Amino acid sequence: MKNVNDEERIIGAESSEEDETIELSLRPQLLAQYIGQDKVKSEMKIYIKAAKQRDEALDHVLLYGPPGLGKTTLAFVIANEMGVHLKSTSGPAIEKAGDLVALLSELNPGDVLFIDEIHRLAKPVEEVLYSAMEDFYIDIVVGEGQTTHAVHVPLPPFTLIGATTRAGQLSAPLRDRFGIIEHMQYYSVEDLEKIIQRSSVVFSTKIDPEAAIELARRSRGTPRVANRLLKRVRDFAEVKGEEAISLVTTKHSLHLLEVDDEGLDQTDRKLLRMMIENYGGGPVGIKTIAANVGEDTDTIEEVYEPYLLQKGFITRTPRGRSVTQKAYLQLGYPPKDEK
Ligand SMILES: Nc1ncnc2c1ncn2[C@@H]1O[C@H](COP(=O)(O)OP(=O)(O)OP(=O)(O)O)[C@@H](O)[C@H]1O
Ligand SMILES: [Mg+2]
Repeated sequence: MKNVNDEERIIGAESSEEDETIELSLRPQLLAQYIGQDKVKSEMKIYIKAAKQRDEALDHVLLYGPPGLGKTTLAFVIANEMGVHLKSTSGPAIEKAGDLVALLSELNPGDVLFIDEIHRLAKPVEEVLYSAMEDFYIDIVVGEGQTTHAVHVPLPPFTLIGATTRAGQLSAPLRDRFGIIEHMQYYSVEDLEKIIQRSSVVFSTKIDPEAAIELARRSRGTPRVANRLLKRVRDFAEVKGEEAISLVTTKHSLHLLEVDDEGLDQTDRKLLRMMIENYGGGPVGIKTIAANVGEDTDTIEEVYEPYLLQKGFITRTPRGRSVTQKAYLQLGYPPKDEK
């Protein structure tokens, strides 16, 4: 994503290239190995079973929720469980309707087309997708000038899995064509602890259970953050010559990384401080917040705000965002004057 500070931002939920190399081994392959998201999992299990029994393509699936919660991972798991191939692309990568036609014509019956960031599809591409999703055909216009004519191209039945951090930005006609819509939730500490234990096996490192819990608590409910913090903490433990990552080392390294006991990082704190010091705790409009912390509004809305809202550090009001008492105390300010 378009976050310039991403490299330095240890808890940034966006993926980087370094991540991608071990992604494959970190990613669970089957629903049974996919930790947490119990509601999503149990629903998907039924839909997958039913589709397989009918020997049909699975209905189109829309996965939405903040970055790093495992949408891409789940898309691959779904394809695996269906026993079909998955073709992966992203909204901005499909520039023309023709690109979409090329992608769709490569699919075998029942295959999955995964479109990440589906809210960023170009309008003409999106319009072609409607008939493809609904009735498995596309009408394309070929030729130039006098020889222009429409061609009706039938498609194999396929499953579109769309992922987005912004369900609200999808147009209604597109959203309505998804039979299955799943909202990914932040993970519990218990689930993140399991993910951390699993990842430490992938990394061939040992981690003390208390250290795993501490990491889980500070991972913003996000597996990608958990894995990233685990890697950094492992570096500290290895340099110290620890056989297993200890709680002391975990706390020490997270302190150096400036991740606090609620999983807030420098940018979160900067944002809250700015709202407290410059705007008396709010309400402050999203654009003002973004300008003050040097991020774009999308990043604030997709990455920072959902976690701060969920943890009760800010609230949303019609006039903007307000900082809560909890945030004042977390940042060491005297209690807020309740007006
Ligand atoms: N349920 C899970 N169990 C174990 N590991 C998980 C789980 N969900 C996600 N992960 C791990 O978390 C990381 C991020 O997952 P993934 O890339 O699927 O997130 P995403 O929701 O697609 O994020 P984005 O919105 O940024 O594309 C991966 O390393 C993946 O292995
Ligand atoms: Mg993804």
